[in-house]
Amino acid sequence: MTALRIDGIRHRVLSPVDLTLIQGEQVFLSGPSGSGKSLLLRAIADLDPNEGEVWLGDEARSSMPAPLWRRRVGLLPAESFWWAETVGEHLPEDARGITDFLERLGFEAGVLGWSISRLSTGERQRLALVRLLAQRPEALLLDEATANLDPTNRDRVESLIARYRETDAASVLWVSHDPEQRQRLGGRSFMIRDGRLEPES
Ligand SMILES: Nc1ncnc2c1ncn2[C@@H]1O[C@H](COP(=O)(O)OP(=O)(O)OP(=O)(O)O)[C@@H](O)[C@H]1O
Repeated sequence: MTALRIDGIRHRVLSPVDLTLIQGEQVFLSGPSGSGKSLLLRAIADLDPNEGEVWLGDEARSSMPAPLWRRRVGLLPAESFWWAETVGEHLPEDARGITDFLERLGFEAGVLGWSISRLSTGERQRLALVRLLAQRPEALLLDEATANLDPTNRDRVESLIARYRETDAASVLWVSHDPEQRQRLGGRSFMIRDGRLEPES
């Protein structure tokens, strides 16, 4: 049972944040620009020094090496980072489900040979999601995952995440500025205001 429990996370502009997502639950996070949404995701993923604890089921973040934690609690940043020449070099060769993820996001297998430099912003965003899911994280932290996408590709991403929640029972924390998206997908919503997490009705 891998619920994601955020226990008193404090980081720069954030007052201690407590939030529990049950297994397979999705929760939405909004708030004004600069309110600390991305910082909170980075803190949960343990990418910056921060105070507090995060739990995956009964395993504490502090009990495991950071790279393992980051594989199990996967962050999709608003801007993805690519270091090698081609798409395929960023994906594990034998990972389960990659072809399916690519197809569901509108790509053909030939995309693996594409040079990173030719990718559009939206293609990068979708391929970054494939790369993340290839690691089969148990929880997902999505920072504006559909911000640069047209409606067709936005729907593809939303459907893929819905399916991943079902198949892998992953908890998902979405940062989204789009109230329609929150309404469309359903789930609890919170806002960060003055560094505090407040429930949204
Ligand atoms: N490394 C850093 N050093 C100092 N301040 C930082 C650092 N990173 C972020 N901040 C500040 O923390 C605040 C919150 O940043 P964050 O990126 O979390 O905002 P956000 O809510 O995600 O905003 P947006 O909706 O514009 O993406 C901002 O004022 C930002 O300038």
